Amino acid sequence: MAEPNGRTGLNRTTEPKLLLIPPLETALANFSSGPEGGVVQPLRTVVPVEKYNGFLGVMPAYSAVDDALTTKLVTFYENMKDTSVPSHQATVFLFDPRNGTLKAVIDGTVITAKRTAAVSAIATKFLKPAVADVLCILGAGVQAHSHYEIFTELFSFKEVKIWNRSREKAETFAQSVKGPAQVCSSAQEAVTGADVIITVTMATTPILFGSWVKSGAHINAVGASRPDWRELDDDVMRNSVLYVDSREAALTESGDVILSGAEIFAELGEVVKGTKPALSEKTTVFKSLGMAIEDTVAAKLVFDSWSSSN
Ligand SMILES: NC(=O)C1=CN([C@@H]2O[C@H](COP(=O)(O)OP(=O)(O)OC[C@H]3O[C@@H](n4cnc5c(N)ncnc54)[C@H](O)[C@@H]3O)[C@@H](O)[C@H]2O)C=CC1
Ligand SMILES: O=C([O-])C1=[NH+]CCC1
Repeated sequence: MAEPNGRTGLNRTTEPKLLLIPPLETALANFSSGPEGGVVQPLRTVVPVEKYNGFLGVMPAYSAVDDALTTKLVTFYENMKDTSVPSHQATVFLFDPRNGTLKAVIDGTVITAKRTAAVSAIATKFLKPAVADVLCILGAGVQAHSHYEIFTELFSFKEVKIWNRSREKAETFAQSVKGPAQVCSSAQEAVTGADVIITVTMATTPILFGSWVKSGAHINAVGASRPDWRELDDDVMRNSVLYVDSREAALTESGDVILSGAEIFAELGEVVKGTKPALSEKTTVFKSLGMAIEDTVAAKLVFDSWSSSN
């Protein structure tokens, strides 16, 4: 559990995939502490590029505790014809907060993949049922890979089931990961019996239906970051306990939250701080939209480790 302005209770780890977890827990807790947490993070600006089904997101943040100032620029494009280009591309600019000097320009695509998966892992640590044997991943892109990596490192699932809109991509995924993954022919088959579910698709209409979800399961809803996009149906949204990264962002950007009218129970940072309970015996949804402060602490970690080795 993290104190605002303090360290998390997790041990610092040397496992590279897990290094992000303690600073992210602290950042989530600080973000949810209001002004005394020292996080300044306006709602991101998103510029639609309608002609090409694309978006440019501008994500600035400052963390007083870390004394770190960044902005990420991220583009994300739907239905791309050219599959050699990733659907999400990002760059993080790290500034010296004392004078505004640009200190580093860091690839943000890997940071986005890793920090998003690490935040889902934090939510899962708190919200998964006591017995969690089966993991289900819907989607087989960049985020599916980063989530698979950290979830199989951190938790002990007996089975990982994966579904993707095109089966071929799910099969490529299953062959490329370092561990087992069972390809399913339908999303329903993948979801049935799963204790933890991750949705990481570019879907704009629901791909996960409440009637399929095992009672008590935990869902990390990572895609659908536009107010008119959905990954989850009304049933699962309304009949689960809903956690979000940021209330303000969820009520502005998340189609799953806005269109279902589901009530937000808590921010993940409030759970990390211990001011809101983790109702892990209930069916839970963590609606992740991605926060600039996550990029700030991840970029600082990258920069500090690069500086100390040079
Ligand atoms: N919450 C957060 O912090 C972040 C969320 N995201 C979101 O996570 C999701 C996955 O991102 P990436 O893995 O980078 O994308 P990706 O393009 O690498 O993978 C997307 C996957 O979704 C599948 N897909 C595409 N359209 C679909 C549809 N209509 N229905 C079902 N499946 C469909 C594709 O086959 C592919 O496997 C996106 O929605 C993205 O915006 C991405 C970064 C951060
Ligand atoms: O946090 C992030 O970088 C993003 N969230 C949705 C698309 C990109």
